[in-house]
Amino acid sequence: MAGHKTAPPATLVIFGAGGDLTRRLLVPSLVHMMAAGMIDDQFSVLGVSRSEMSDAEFRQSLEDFDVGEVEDGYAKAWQKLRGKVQYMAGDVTDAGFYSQLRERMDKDGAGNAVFYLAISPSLFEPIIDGLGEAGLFEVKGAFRRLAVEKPFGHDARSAKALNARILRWVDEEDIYRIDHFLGKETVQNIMVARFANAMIEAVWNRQYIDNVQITVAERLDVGTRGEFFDATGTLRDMVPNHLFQILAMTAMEPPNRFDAASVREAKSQLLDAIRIPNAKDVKRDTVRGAYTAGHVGGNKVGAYENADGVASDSRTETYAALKLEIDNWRWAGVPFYLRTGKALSHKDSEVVLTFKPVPYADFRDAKVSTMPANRLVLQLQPKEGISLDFLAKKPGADIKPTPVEMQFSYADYFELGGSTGYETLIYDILTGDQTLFQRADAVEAAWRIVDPISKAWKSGKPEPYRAGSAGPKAADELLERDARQWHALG
Ligand SMILES: NC(=O)C1=CN([C@@H]2O[C@H](COP(=O)(O)OP(=O)(O)OC[C@H]3O[C@@H](n4cnc5c(N)ncnc54)[C@H](OP(=O)(O)O)[C@@H]3O)[C@@H](O)[C@H]2O)C=CC1
Ligand SMILES: O=C1O[C@H](COP(=O)(O)O)[C@@H](O)[C@H](O)[C@H]1O
Repeated sequence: MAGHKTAPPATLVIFGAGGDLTRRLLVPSLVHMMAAGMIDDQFSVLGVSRSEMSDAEFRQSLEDFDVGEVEDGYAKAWQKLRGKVQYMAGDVTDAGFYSQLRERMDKDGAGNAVFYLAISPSLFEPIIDGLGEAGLFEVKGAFRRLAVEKPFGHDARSAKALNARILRWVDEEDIYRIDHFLGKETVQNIMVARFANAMIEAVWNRQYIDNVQITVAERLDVGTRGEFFDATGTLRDMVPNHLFQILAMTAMEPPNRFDAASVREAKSQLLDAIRIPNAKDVKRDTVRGAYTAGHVGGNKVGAYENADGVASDSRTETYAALKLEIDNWRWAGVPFYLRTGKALSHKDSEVVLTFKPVPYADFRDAKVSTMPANRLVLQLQPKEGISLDFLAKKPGADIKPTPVEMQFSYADYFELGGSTGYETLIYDILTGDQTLFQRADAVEAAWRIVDPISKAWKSGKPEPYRAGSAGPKAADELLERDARQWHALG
C-alpha cells in the first residue's frame, strides 16, 4: 500500500454506517489508508444510518467493534481519522432527509464527495433519487461520485432498471460498482501473471489447456445473515459477481492498455462470449446443494434450514457448481468448471488450469495415459501463491516421470499485511480510476448467464451435503462424467 500519492480531499458519505460492512471492512480500510498516507487530514467521513447517535457515540461504536485492529499498530492512524469522522442519523426512505443532508454538507463546505451505498440493495433506488433530487450530485468545481455495493440487482431486468435509474442522475464515469474480490491483490495478479509472463500467456488457450476450474470455498456458514441469505442463495450471492470477475480476469483477451476503458472492454467481451445455458444445459451442467449438520474445523455447525432467519422448508442453495462454455477462438471446447459454497471443509479460493497431455510419450514405465497432467494453480486465498505441478525424472536407472511441484508463495516475497482489499478500491474511487469496477453492460451480461439457472432452481430442492465436507456428491459426478475431477480443497 505504500508509495501512493495522497488522494484529493473529499468527504466519504457512507449510507449504512452502523452496519457490518462499514465497521468490519470500510473503516478499518480507511485506517490502513491513513497509515499508508493514501488519505490525510483533508479527508472526512460522514456516516448515515437510522439509529440516533452523536459523533462521539458513533466513533466509540467503531472502536468497540474493531478495537483489536486499532490496537494492532494502527492506533495513530485511527486517532488521525477519528476526529474526521462524523455521523448523521436519518431514515433514507424519508424524502425530507436529503435536504437536511444537503444543508449539512453545504454548511461543512463539502466539495468533493463520494456517496457510498453500504446498505440494503432495496434502498439503493430511493437513496439515488433522494440525492439526485436534492442536487447532491451536482456541485461546481468538485467531483460527486457514487459507489454501489453488491448485489447490483437480482436479475438482468432489475440490474438494467437500476442502471437506468442511476444514469438519470450520475454519468457512467462517476459510478463505481463494487466487487470486493477485485480489491484482492491475488485477483489483480491474475492479469500480471498472464500478461507480464510470456511463458504463461503463450500456453493460455485451447491448444494447451484441457479445463479450467474456479473455486471459492468457504468454511463460514450463513451465521447471522440467514434472512438475507435465504432470499438470495449462493448462486446469486457469489457467481455473477465474484466468480465471474475471476473468470473474466482468467479468460479475457489482453487489454490494449491497462486503463479502465480497455480492461473493462476486454472483460465485457469475455462475458458476452459465455454461452447462456438453456434448460437442458442447466439440468446437466449445474449442481446445487445445502449443508446439513456437521463439523467444520472441529466446530459443530447446525443444518442450514435451522439457521436463524432461514425458513424451515427452505429450498435455497448454499453451494453451487456449474460447467460453462466460452464461445470464442481462444476457449472453444475448453470447459470452465465453477464451484462455491459455505460450510465446506476448507477456505480455499483458486483458479486451476489443467494442461492437455503430451501428444506422445514412451518411457518404458510411463505412457501418456499413466502420467498426471501438468497443472497451474493460482491460489487466491488463504495460502496466496502460484504453483505448478509437473513431471521430473526420479533419480535412478529407470526413466520414471514423477509428479513434483514448483511453488511461489506471496509471503516469501511480499507483505500482504492486514489489508481488507477495500483500501485499493476506495483509493481508486477517490482518484477516479474505474479499472477495478464493473461496467453496466458487464453486470447485465453476468445476470443473463445466471438468470436461466436461478429460474430453473425455483423448483426442486438442493442436494444435501454434510457441513465440513467438500460439497454434494453430484458436484463430483459433474466432472466424473467428463472423466475429470476437482482439484482437492485445501
Ligand atoms: N457485510 C459484508 O460482509 C458485505 C456486505 N456487502 C453489501 O453491503 C451492504 C450492507 O451490508 P451490511 O453492512 O452487511 O448490512 P447491515 O444489515 O449490517 O447494515 C445495514 C445498515 O443500514 C442501515 N439502514 C437500514 N435501513 C435504513 C434506513 N431506512 N435508513 C437509514 N439507514 C438504514 C442500518 O442502520 P441501523 O443500524 O441504524 O438500523 C445499518 O447501519 C449490502 O448491500 C451487502 O450486500 C457486500 C459485501 C460484503
Ligand atoms: O460478497 C460476499 O463475499 C463473502 C466472501 O468474501 P471474502 O472476501 O471473505 O472471501 C461471502 O462470505 C458473502 O456471502 C458474500 O456476500
